[in-house]
Amino acid sequence: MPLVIPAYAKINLCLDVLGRRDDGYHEVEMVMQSISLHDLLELSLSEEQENNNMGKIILTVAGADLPVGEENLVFRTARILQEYTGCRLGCSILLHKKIPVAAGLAGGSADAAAALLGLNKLWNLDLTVAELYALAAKIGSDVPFCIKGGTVLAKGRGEQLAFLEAAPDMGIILVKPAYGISTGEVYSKLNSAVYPQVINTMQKKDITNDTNDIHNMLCLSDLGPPVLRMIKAIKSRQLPAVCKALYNILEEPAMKMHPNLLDIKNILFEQGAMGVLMSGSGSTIFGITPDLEAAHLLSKGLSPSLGSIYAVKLQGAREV
Ligand SMILES: C[C@@](CO)(OP(=O)(O)O)[C@H](O)COP(=O)(O)OP(=O)(O)OC[C@H]1O[C@@H](n2ccc(N)nc2=O)[C@H](O)[C@@H]1O
Ligand SMILES: Nc1ncnc2c1ncn2[C@@H]1O[C@H](COP(=O)(O)OP(=O)(O)O)[C@@H](O)[C@H]1O
Repeated sequence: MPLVIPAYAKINLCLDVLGRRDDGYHEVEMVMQSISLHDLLELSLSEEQENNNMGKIILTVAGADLPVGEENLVFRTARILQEYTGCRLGCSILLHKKIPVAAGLAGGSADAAAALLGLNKLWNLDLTVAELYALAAKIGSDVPFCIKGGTVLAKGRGEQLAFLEAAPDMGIILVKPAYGISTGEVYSKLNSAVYPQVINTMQKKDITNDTNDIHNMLCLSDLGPPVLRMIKAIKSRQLPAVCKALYNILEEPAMKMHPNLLDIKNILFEQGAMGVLMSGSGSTIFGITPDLEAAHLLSKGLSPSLGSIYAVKLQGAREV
């Protein structure tokens, strides 16, 4: 029997950029939220070997046209785990893709996190949660969040996490236009005049994801107004307050690249969404409804010409 691990997509309820960093990334403050839309990874042991006696990594993808070698984050994760642990076992992974690609929903990152969790079990690696987080951060900025998911404050380049209380229940409607957007391109189009100072990452305290640091980050740090507003709104458990606090600084550059994103936003508002925002670097626009049923209802009023449409609910954090 293969080991089956779900890989949940995310939306960003709030995404603020504080500055440019000297390592090519941007310093961010985000409130991230897992949603029920997910890929599935089916993992089994493989006896096959490479020429160098390393176990072969065999990846098959169903549901999307994605590479199955080093360019796929799942393959790369398996290779990184072999290198880090010296494990010589191989694996066969079947990735069922449901999360649209280059959509701002962290599909690749979710798959990488699921591969980390799955291979840790399949290969009996006994890696600690701290080791999993450190490896996740090497693979991509959003991968650490995808390990547990839930409702999370993320800082740094996205890898420093503080777990928040669950967001109030809501339905989510996702509209993913036919085109995807490159994350790097949207960040590069942010107006650099707004961020004249480059942040020296060597001087930054290296915050790990252990509970004490997470506590410190929430209590002590001076969070910017957009994430503070969202955290307060979540605490109030009032959905209208959450909708009012939705914020994504990447919307403007993404909408300059693709003006029809604004049309989608307006259509979702017209159809009765309580709040609407672009997720991450796009291209998905999400709308908030009181519950899943209302999201399904709203989806019926949307033209399929807008793109792929999904009605989903929130997903809580998983036990790791
Ligand atoms: C925008 C966000 C919001 O959650 O998500 P997506 O829209 O991609 O899902 C993230 O910041 C994306 O995280 P992720 O997709 O893991 O990015 P990475 O692979 O680490 O980086 C891709 C590229 O994006 C840019 N990048 C990424 C993160 C960051 N904090 N600053 C950046 O400038 C860099 O140019 C980097 O080369
Ligand atoms: N397992 C994977 N699933 C999706 N995309 C992947 C995967 N592995 C590598 N990629 C590449 O990662 C890029 C970003 O994809 P994705 O993670 O879906 O988007 P986003 O960063 O917008 O959330 C795509 O160009 C895609 O080719």
